[in-house]
Amino acid sequence: MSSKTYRVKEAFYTLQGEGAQAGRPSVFCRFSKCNLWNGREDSREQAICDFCDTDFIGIDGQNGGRYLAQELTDLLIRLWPDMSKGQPYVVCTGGEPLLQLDEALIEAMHNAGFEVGVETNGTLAAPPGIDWLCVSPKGKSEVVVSQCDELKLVYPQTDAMPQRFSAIKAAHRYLQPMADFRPAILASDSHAAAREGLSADNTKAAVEYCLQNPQWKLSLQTHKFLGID
Ligand SMILES: C[S@@+](CC[C@H](N)C(=O)[O-])C[C@H]1O[C@@H](n2cnc3c(N)ncnc32)[C@H](O)[C@@H]1O
Ligand SMILES: Nc1nc2[nH]cc(C(=O)O)c2c(=O)[nH]1
Ligand code: SF4
Ligand SMILES: [Mg+2]
Repeated sequence: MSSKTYRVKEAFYTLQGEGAQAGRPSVFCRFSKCNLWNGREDSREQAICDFCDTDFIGIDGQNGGRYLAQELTDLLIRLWPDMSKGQPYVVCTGGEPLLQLDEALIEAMHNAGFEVGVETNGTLAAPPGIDWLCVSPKGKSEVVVSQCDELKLVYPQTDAMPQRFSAIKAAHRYLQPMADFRPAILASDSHAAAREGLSADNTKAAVEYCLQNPQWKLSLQTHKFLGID
């Protein structure tokens, strides 16, 4: 057995809020670190991805820590209510999960009975075995993944407009309105769609784009409307 450890910011059970699997009970495994931003507010402006809505630094969140593949899988099993009910589903996210997720961990998750979903920025090669791959391109970064289950583009992004990704093969193409992410603005705006940063302007623009380009569908971050993790 490998002694490789995985650094996990947090792990929790909730409903997938976004994309084609929205509404599906899911264990989220949020890996630490990203290759497109160091996660510090003071360097957001210089980051390749500058609109991230997530804290992925360190291992100090709910159920966070350093885990061996089997230890992490055991944690995910504990978070699923009953492995005999439904099709257990884990969403590997982050940070950027493909900095850490490898075949050995996917195999451990599969052996436990999980279907494995991944949310990635698409800049790193994906290991084999992933059951549901969601690619979400960021700014000027180069997407190396050429095929996925869903392309979920945050909209609008000046350097990553939908036309740029027409060559990527995807069963589903979604635009997801960019939510605000700046802590100061979220704190000062009593609306900011119940403080989750949901943007009426970006939603309206995404709706318009989908209506005029019907190969694209709208993805809303439903967990933010619901006030769940
Ligand atoms: C935090 S990212 C982590 C996974 C991976 N690094 C990625 O970017 O896809 C999870 C999802 O949230 C989306 N996301 C991040 N910030 C957002 C924002 N401000 N508004 C809307 N969606 C956002 C990402 O595009 C991605 O689909
Ligand atoms: N409920 C819920 N759905 C999600 N879909 C993608 C998320 C992510 O942060 O990767 C996310 C998240 O953080 N919560
Ligand atoms: S690539 Fe994903 S995790 Fe990294 S900064 Fe962007 S949205 Fe956040
Ligand atoms: Mg999220």
